[in-house]
Amino acid sequence: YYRPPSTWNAFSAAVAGSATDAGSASAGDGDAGPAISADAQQRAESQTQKDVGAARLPSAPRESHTPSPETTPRAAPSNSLNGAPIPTFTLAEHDSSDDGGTDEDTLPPPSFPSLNSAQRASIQPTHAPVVAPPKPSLMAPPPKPTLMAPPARPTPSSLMAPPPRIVASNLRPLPTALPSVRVPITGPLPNRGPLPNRGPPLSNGSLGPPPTAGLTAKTPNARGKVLLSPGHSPLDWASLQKSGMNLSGVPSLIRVTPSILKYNNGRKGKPAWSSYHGKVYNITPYLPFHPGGEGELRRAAGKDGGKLFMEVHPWVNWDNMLGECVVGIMVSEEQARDRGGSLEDME
Ligand code: HEM
Repeated sequence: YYRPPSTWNAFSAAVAGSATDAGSASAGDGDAGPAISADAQQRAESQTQKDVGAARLPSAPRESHTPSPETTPRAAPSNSLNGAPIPTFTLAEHDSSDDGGTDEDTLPPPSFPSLNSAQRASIQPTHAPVVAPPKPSLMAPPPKPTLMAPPARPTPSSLMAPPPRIVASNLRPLPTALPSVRVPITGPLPNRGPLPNRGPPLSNGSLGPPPTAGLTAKTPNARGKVLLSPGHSPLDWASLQKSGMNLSGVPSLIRVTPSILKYNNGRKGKPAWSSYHGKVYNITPYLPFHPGGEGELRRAAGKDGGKLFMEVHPWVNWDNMLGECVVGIMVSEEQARDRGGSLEDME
């Protein structure tokens, strides 16, 4: 049983006194009671010392550190860790009464990061005086835009010289009206074949002579197309054919002999007739509409143009293009003599 220390001595004396009196106390009580009580007293005192020691700071000296075989061995307090001193702190070291500090000032520093770590060293201590960051200096106001000087007025000396006056002596004589309207055709007739400079490369790798060598332009523009005068487009020709005008130049279809065809060659004011596959067409109205140029078409005037036609554009439907220009059919001189003039007479 546990008894308070104040009653312990009286209880022990009573037990000791009765030890000799075997009849007044039981054997159990008389033998065990004093022994247990003495051991319990020692333990109680030891426990009291432990409680007092636990309440002290770890660095406080202890009365005895002798390990007891009955208790868990305690580690001896040390002020160093692997040889490095462990920083200690006490609440009394920091006196916050004079600066009116807050609770934050009185609190110990956090355990992380470690006190002697570089991470903590990089952190500005909370109790360090806070230095206000320098106020950003105001930027200098932008320079006021300076107005550009007005452009200098041109002086008579800086102006370009006026163009020379046009006088009659500077002018070239005007060409005649009719040729100026026509599309100029220079050079030989085109054969629509491969261009000389488009052939296969020569053995030395070059593309051959320049395009102009030995060749003149067949058409006036760079794309090889004939520039038709305004109002002479293919659509304009189609509209003219549908207009109902007599484009053949004859009141009715006639028999055309080779001599007659040859006569109407388009020169000296005569009409330009041309035969294609036995039919004779008056190509005179079509000359300014011909996409290949008037000169090209004139090559077939007064004769059979079928061969030239097929060499250049066999895909063109000439009968449809010149349907309103039909003059008649080709007949031999003999046939014309035998059968008379008009086709109606032949039937
Ligand atoms: C009355 C008969 C003829 C008609 C209706 C006719 C009609 C045409 C047409 C529609 C074109 C444009 C073809 C295209 O762009 O694809 C053309 C182009 C041309 N024609 Fe004729 N043609 C005739 C006779 C001839 C003759 C007899 C020659 C030559 C002797 C000739 C030489 C050309 C040439 C060089 C072109 C230019 C081709 C080009 O621009 O690439 N045409 N012709």
